Parts: sequence; structure tokens; C-alpha cells
Amino acid sequence: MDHSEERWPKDIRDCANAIWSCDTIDKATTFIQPMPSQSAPIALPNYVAGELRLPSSPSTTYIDSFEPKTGRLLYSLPCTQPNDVEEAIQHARSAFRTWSKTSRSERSRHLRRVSDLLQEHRELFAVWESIDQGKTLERARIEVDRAISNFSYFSTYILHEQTAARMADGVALTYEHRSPAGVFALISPWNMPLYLLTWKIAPCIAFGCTAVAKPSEITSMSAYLLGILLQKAGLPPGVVNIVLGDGATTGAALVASPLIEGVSFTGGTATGIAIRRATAHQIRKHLSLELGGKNPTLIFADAMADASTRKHAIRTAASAAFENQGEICLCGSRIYVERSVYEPFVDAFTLYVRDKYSVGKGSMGAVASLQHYNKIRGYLQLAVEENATFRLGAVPPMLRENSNQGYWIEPTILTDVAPASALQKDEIFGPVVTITPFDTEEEAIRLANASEYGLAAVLLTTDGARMRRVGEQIEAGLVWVNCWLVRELGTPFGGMKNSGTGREGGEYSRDVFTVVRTLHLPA
Ligand SMILES: NC(=O)C1=CN([C@@H]2O[C@H](COP(=O)(O)OP(=O)(O)OC[C@H]3O[C@@H](n4cnc5c(N)ncnc54)[C@H](O)[C@@H]3O)[C@@H](O)[C@H]2O)C=CC1
Ligand SMILES: O=C(O)/C=C/C=C(\O)C(=O)O
Repeated sequence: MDHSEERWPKDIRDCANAIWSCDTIDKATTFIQPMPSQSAPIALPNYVAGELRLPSSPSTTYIDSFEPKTGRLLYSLPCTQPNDVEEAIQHARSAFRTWSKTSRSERSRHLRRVSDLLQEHRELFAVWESIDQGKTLERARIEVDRAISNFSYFSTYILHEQTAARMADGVALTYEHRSPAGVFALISPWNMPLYLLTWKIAPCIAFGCTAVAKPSEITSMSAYLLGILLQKAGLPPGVVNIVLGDGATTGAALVASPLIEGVSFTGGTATGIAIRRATAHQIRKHLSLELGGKNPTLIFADAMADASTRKHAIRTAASAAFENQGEICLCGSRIYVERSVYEPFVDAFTLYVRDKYSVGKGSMGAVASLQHYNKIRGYLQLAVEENATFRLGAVPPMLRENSNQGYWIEPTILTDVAPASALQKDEIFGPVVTITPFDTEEEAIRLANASEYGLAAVLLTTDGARMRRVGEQIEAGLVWVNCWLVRELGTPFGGMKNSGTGREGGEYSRDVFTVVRTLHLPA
């Protein structure tokens, strides 16, 4: 693709305004359709110091981004080089001097304005997120709503926060004093782009820090739109900066900079390890790593005992498995079913999933990239080689680069998969589940915990005592009983084992973004 400068819009601001003016689905779609595939897409700019601009480094390269549902080239984005990353960090540092001292009520007003403006442009963000990521429009709307809540939740949280003070043995009055930690690198993945980026940006700026954020190179559109929105909301320049680019160049430069006081990262475990390694010598750096999962869903016979609980169990297990094409780190991709109800469950689950999630039924989007499509395809080929039974789905066709075909994968249900298989161990991160029987509660717990990951789990049972007995033994940061993805933004969110370190949400986010000192005053 030709990236010569004359093929970019002369004024990037015109381009931003063109997209911004698409305030209805129709207009947004019209804007995207006339772009001829394989030629002169727009290049998205960074958002630095309150301005939308392309990086200045002459060595900047450009990355192509494709539309998952069609395989068409959509736009390109700069792979921001270390010197431009450093410049963004400098702007965040200078903004920190003022922002960290800005009153909570003023910061709260800024977050509220961002939340209101997002609400006003909900549909615009949802349409573009769906086009850019491959998710359904319905799913994209849910995620924009959550992005709105991320800002509104932290806008009020900081107004009601309390400080613990106590009398230490009658000799000293002690209290905790917290101050904003500094400039943060906020790095997010491609599965829930706006939802997860704002889950980091909102608490970061609410607690008085400033940010250089980097979305995934696979899905940069909503971050770009967010930059425009932050500008329109009047957020002081430099408080949030957004640099686009890949992990190896842009992300790595951001994380390693000695001027970065902390990193909040969501993505794959291998990247989390790389970030830990790259920052190992910088002890002061706060690290919050939310990584992969291979989450179990346990279905006990009592959950299948009558028509209403059976329906609930099947629906909950299905949405936990296939929502957002299985591209949520919390998805339940290993299903374990008590043997006495195993076959009835597998039959009913397969029928339900075929009806609701088959491609074309409206609940299944395309997977995010060709690279990811091929990764999932590889696992399905492995399932054939290992003689797994395909209760639903098949190996999808091979797609070539630039084939202008969408990355669609049917929901796939596998049985007869050995516990040691990579299909049971690896995070496939797609619409693929395995179903395995168990005989006893102890075996169910053992199977659930037989994973390097420990992010989330779902228990489906009507037995109240079992809910707690089993729930408290599952090695996972989040256990949902008879529900999935129910979120209260103050609760600790994060994983055990190789699913990460640190927790975010409410006061846990405060711990990530602030430093604490204890003051001792003589009594
Ligand atoms: N939330 C989750 O649990 C997610 C899990 N994954 C898993 O990871 C696998 C690989 O997907 P990727 O897109 O490669 O995820 P990734 O972990 O490489 O990407 C996540 C973010 O990290 C950035 N990044 C990559 N390398 C970096 C580095 N060295 N320093 C700083 N930032 C860096 C990326 O540019 C992106 O913004 C997926 O197939 C899936 O299994 C991917 C995305 C989200
Ligand atoms: O914060 C949430 O509610 C969901 C988070 C999901 C992820 O972190 C993910 O899928 O990566």
C-alpha cells in the first residue's frame, strides 16, 4: 500500500471532523463504504497534548487495519516510534504538575463531561466499534454503555472516598495520605477496545494521574474517536495522550520509559511476562497485569433438574462461552458437566447454540483479525488430528491475505478431548468450547483448577451450600454463581496464577494509581 504523504488527507482535522459528523448509523456506514479497498485509506493520527497529529519521526512506518466482517482494508495507523512516544510522555509529565493538584470536584466534573458526551455519541462509537472489531452492533452498544459507566463511576467515586485514621496504641494518631503516582502507560487489547481502554483511563485521571494510552494496533478506531471526544470535552491538554502503534515498537518504548511510573495492561500472558521482564529493574513502577484465562464452567446435575433452571443453565453457559465470539478473557471455554446429566446437557446446549449463535443468526460476529482466525483454525485442525468429536462447527476454510473475505468462524462444540490436550489447556480466545463429564464434586474442583490460569469461573447449581463450598475452592479471581459477567465496578477485578497480578476496580484502582504514605502525629 502506498503511504506517501500526498495520499493522506492534507488536514487530519478535516478527516476527524468528517468521521465525527457521522452521528447516525447510516451516515457512519456511508462514510466507510466509499473507501475503495486496497487504496488510500485514512491514516489515523495520535492524540498528543490535546491535538490530533501524525507522529513527526521520518522513520514512522504505517500498519494496515482490516475490517473483520469483510476482510477489507479500512485504515492505516502509524507505528509510533520511541522518540514520538517519549514526546507524548513529556506532555503527560508536564500536564501531571497541574492535574495532580486539580481538586477532586474539578476532576470529577471533567469525567462527568466525558461520560455525558460519550452518552450523546453512543451510537457513533458503537457502529465504529462493531465495524472495526468484528463484534455485533448489539454487543458494541453494551460495551459503549460500560465505557460511559467507567467515567461516571469514577467521577463519583473520588468524591466519596474516605481516609482511614486510627489511634496507634494511644501514642500516635495515624492516617493514610495518598497522592497520584505519576504518568501511566495504559495498554489495552483488541477484544473490547473502548470498554477496556476506558476502564484504565477513567480511574487513572480520576485519581490525579496522567496517561499515555496505547490501544491495540488491530483495533485503534475507537481510541482515535475517544481522543476527539476528550478534546471536545475540554480535558486539559496532555492529561490523556493516545499513541497508536504495535507492541514491539510503540508499546515496548512506552513501558520501558523511566518517566512512566506505572503500567496498567490487559492482554495475553506472554506479553504480560515481557512487560514484567522489561520493567524488572524499575522497582518503583506500579504494575497491574490482567492477562489470559482458560475458564471453567461447572454444571451440576441439580441445575438441570427442572425446566426453568435447565434453561437458565444452558443460556448462561452458552453466553459465557460465545459472547463476543469467545473473545473475552472471562469466557468459559472449558465446560464440565456432572455425568448423570452429561448427554442431555450436550444435546440441549448444542441445539441452543446452533439456534442462537450460528453465523447469520445475529449473535455471532467475525473474529478480530486474520492472524487470530488462523490461530483458531489451527486449534480446530488439532481437534481433527486428536479425534475430538465436533458436536457443532468444523474447521473453517483457509483464508489468504487480502482475500477480501470476512473472518467468520461457526460456534464450535467439542467433546472427547483429553485433559492434557492443548485444546483444554491453551487460551484459544475464540468461539470454541470443550465439554467434559465429571463424577464427583471433588473431581469437578480438581478439573476446574487444572490450569495455569486462574481468572474466572462459572458455577451452575441450585444447592446453596455447594455454591460457597465449591466457589471458595476454585482458583480464580472471579467466580460467578448462576450468572456470568455481572459486574459491580467497585469489586476487585483480576486473576490468580498466570492470569495476572494486581486488582482493579474502586479502591483497588486507587491502589494502582496512587502512592500511600502513613502520617504519624503524636497523640
Ligand atoms: N484480555 C485478554 O485476556 C486477551 C488475551 N489475548 C490473548 O493473547 C493472544 C495474543 O494476542 P495479541 O493481540 O498478540 O495480544 P497482546 O498481548 O500482544 O496485545 C495486547 C496489547 O499489548 C500490546 N503489546 C504487545 N507486546 C507488547 C510489549 N512488548 N510491550 C508493551 N505492549 C505490548 C499490543 O500492541 C496490544 O496493545 C490472543 O490470541 C489471546 O489468546 C489477547 C488480547 C486480550
Ligand atoms: O472489566 C470487565 O468487566 C471485563 C474485562 C474483560 C477483559 O479484561 C478482557 O476480556 O480482556
